[in-house]
Amino acid sequence: MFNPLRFTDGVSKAAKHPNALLAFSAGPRVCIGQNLAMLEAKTAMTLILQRFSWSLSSDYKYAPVNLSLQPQYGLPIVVNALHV
Ligand code: HEM
Repeated sequence: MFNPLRFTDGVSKAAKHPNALLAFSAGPRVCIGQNLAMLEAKTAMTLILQRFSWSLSSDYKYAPVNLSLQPQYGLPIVVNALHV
């Protein structure tokens, strides 16, 4: 089962071996289609996400931390299908 929370501490900590989720490999045999595949994935995600409305949940607590202002208690959002 896909568990997105496994990536909470970064991709290198998401599996037992730090390189287990190196989807396109690395080094001299790295996938030459990586940029194309990532572009295609972003295009597909854009088409899917456009079919939903997104708003901040009332559970959200404003508490930015770290240099990148990461939300300390997450970013709960309310997602609704637009039926387009
Ligand atoms: C989600 C999509 C993709 C994934 C996860 C993926 C993953 C990989 C991985 C892991 C390798 C290394 C294999 C090895 O160690 O020998 C590889 C190699 C390669 N991939 Fe992909 N790939 C993807 C899409 C593509 C696309 C779209 C193309 C071309 C348009 C492509 C072309 C190649 C080629 C030609 C190699 C051989 C590179 C070499 O050995 O010099 N891949 N891919």
